[in-house]
Amino acid sequence: MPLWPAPRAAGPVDAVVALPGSKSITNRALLLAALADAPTVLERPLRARDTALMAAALRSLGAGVEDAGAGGGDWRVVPARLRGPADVDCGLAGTVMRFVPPVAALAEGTVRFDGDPHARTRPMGPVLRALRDLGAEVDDGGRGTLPFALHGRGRLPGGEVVVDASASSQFVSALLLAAPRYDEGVVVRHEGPPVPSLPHIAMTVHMLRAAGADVDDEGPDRWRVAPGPLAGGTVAVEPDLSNAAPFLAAALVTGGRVTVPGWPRSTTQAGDALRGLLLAMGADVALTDEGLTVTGTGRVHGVDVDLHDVGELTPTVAAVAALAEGPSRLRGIAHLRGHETDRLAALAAEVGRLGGDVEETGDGLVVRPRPLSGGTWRSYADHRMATAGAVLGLLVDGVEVEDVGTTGKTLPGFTGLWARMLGVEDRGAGLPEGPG
Ligand SMILES: O=C(O)C1=C[C@@H](OP(=O)(O)O)[C@@H](O)[C@H](O)C1
Ligand SMILES: C=C(OP(=O)(O)O)C(=O)O
Repeated sequence: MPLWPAPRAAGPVDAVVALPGSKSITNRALLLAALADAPTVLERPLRARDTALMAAALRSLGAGVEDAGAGGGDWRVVPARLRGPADVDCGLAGTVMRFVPPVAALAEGTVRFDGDPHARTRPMGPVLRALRDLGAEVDDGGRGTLPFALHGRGRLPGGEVVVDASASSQFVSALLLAAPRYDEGVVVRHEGPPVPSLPHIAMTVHMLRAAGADVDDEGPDRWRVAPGPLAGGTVAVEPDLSNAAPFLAAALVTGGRVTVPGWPRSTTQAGDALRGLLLAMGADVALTDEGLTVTGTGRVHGVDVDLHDVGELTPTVAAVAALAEGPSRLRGIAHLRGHETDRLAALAAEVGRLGGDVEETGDGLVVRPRPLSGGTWRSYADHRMATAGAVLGLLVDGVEVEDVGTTGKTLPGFTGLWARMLGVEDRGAGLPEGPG
């Protein structure tokens, strides 16, 4: 497995870092566009492994997804009658493995799903059970995980369904996104411990409404989507705010300054919580017409925070916490055990390997900063583990990140962006990008 020598910061960073589009918005927009009545143009979509997999999945079901725009970076989606047989590669993308089956249930014919080895361990059962309850024929050998197949009949009755979404908000989003096309729409009720990542469900509701769907999200743990058409048009994709995390963290831990242009004033992206988190950890934070500017103050505070709503920020927050002046407690993130890897175990193991002290708790991590030294930082095919290693490497000599190309899941060209921020040569340029 190739190693990437994470560059040390020679001093405070001072950079403007333009980031590509949001994974979560791009994959929702692609899917809604494929179910619409007319073509849609996605402006500045994320072009990365997760979104390429979503595009390929929708193409395999009959939709057109073509390059568009002046530089060819936009996407034009042309809806079509959905049909199998098809094979969908989910890679390691939660948004593909959870969001596409409810679309495949509308296709005529058999659609088979599989993914990377670790994808077969990610929780999936509640979506498959719910689809059965809504009238779909699902063949998963009783496993409740990938691989599985759906045998579609070209339509789905829909109706009311109860789901335990405590393992992933994506279970709810999945059932809502295709629901306007079900005969009766859908009512989803959650029963179980609290649903994580609620901003992502708000994003689903917001994007459904923007496409013309009638959505009721008034009740706690209850969502209703009425049957009806979805409109085409143009969707402008915001920059990926969660992927801003390691860059903004670099400003904090080096006492420097990083601006991310195009930061929306109002958004449903979970990454917007970085403003409050980095402020609590010692940064100055300013949202202006130029974008979001984070400035380090020379102090890095430990924090006691509940990251239940914004779990995908955890690897960066844990890396900053390991470099802080005092201990941190990160709570509400038991569900991270079902992410790209068991992120709680991975962070404890990898910070520990560098000499740090990260303890797993029932629902999170306790980080006690200690002097760190260089070593190999394993990524576990997790893009956010790889970028967390890069943050530590800013202040710790000799951190070598294994399989940095795994950042291509949501952020192709990561090492180039990182090197440019630091004003150093890109030593990741020749390394493979994609599944490790
Ligand atoms: O719907 C989405 O786009 C996402 C929902 C969240 O998943 P979980 O609810 O499984 O944490 C988030 O962590 C993931 O990165 C993207
Ligand atoms: C949890 C994540 O991804 P996925 O969409 O694969 O669930 C993530 O990007 O942090």
